Amino acid sequence: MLKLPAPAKLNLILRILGRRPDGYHELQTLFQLLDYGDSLEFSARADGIISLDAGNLDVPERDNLVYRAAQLLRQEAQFADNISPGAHIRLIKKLPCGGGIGGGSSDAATTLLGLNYLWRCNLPINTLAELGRQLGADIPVFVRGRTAWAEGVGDKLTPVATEKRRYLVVAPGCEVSTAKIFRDSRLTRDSVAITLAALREGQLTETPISSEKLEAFSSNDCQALVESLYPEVRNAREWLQQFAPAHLTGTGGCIFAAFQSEQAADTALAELPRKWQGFVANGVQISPVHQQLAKLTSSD
Ligand SMILES: C[C@@](CO)(OP(=O)(O)O)[C@H](O)COP(=O)(O)OP(=O)(O)OC[C@H]1O[C@@H](n2ccc(N)nc2=O)[C@H](O)[C@@H]1O
Ligand SMILES: Nc1ncnc2c1ncn2[C@@H]1O[C@H](COP(=O)(O)OP(=O)(O)O)[C@@H](O)[C@H]1O
Repeated sequence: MLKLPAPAKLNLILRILGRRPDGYHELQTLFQLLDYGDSLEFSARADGIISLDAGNLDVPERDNLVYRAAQLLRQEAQFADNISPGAHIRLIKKLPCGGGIGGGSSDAATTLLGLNYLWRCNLPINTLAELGRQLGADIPVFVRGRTAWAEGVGDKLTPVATEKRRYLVVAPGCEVSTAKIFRDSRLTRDSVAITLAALREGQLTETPISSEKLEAFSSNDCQALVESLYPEVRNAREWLQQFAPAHLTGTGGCIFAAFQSEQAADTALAELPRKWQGFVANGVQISPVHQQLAKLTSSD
């Protein structure tokens, strides 16, 4: 059995620049990967069937991004004669759904990476990222597994280093539909593009973007709309704001704040009102799933 993590992400910055003729939005975002998330267990099935145990997750099997990713990989990959491309997959869900922390997308990416390994497909990362893109705009960043600056519809990725910080993420219990936010006529879609060079302040590309710079540029064009639709998201932001500047991630509904020390984040989490869920996590440059697969591959 192969057990792999499916980490969450935060959008430290989310700027919407415009809408394309196909309805998708041009955006700029900084995807920060975290060391906290769901996990998946993959066991080979000799009968060639793909089965999924998603616990209490209230999503029909055929709509689950894990199942869809597995089916897509099986359809697109080539297999050696001794490989039967079947698997039983167990999804252990920790991340709230519709939180803007990319749970479903990360589950799908881990499925592509995990089954590519289990079934010995040997598809390159570029191909897996392209398969992921067919399932959702957020999936390629998890397949590539690097904290990254993203443009286009979120798929043109440039890996970036960010200063090490600990994040407190609050889930105020609102499942927000990404499609619904992007359909809303009140959404701000006219942000001016910024450059990665401005974020980097002329520093070398390996130099982590400083906390000050991240904070100075952190804004989310969905925040005002999401807070007006979901007052509990505003309440959560105002609560978190007493400790550190707090922002919406993605199209919501989770709110996050960055802390310089583990202890400061843990202290704030201890005071979280019981009606909300929350977790603390470290920002990482490389996805935990890639770290784990690298270990497995080197010991093969
Ligand atoms: C905007 C982000 C920022 O991270 O929001 P979150 O989903 O994380 O909250 C993501 O890129 C979302 O990615 P993902 O959730 O994979 O989106 P998809 O499944 O591809 O699309 C869901 C819906 O969002 C809209 N959509 C998505 C991405 C984009 N750049 N423009 C859009 O207009 C489309 O209307 C689409 O029908
Ligand atoms: N494995 C999965 N985990 C969570 N949600 C999933 C999954 N597969 C499909 N979905 C669907 O995708 C929607 C958004 O998922 P999620 O990734 O949690 O949100 P977000 O895109 O806001 O980060 C869910 O509401 C659910 O209907």
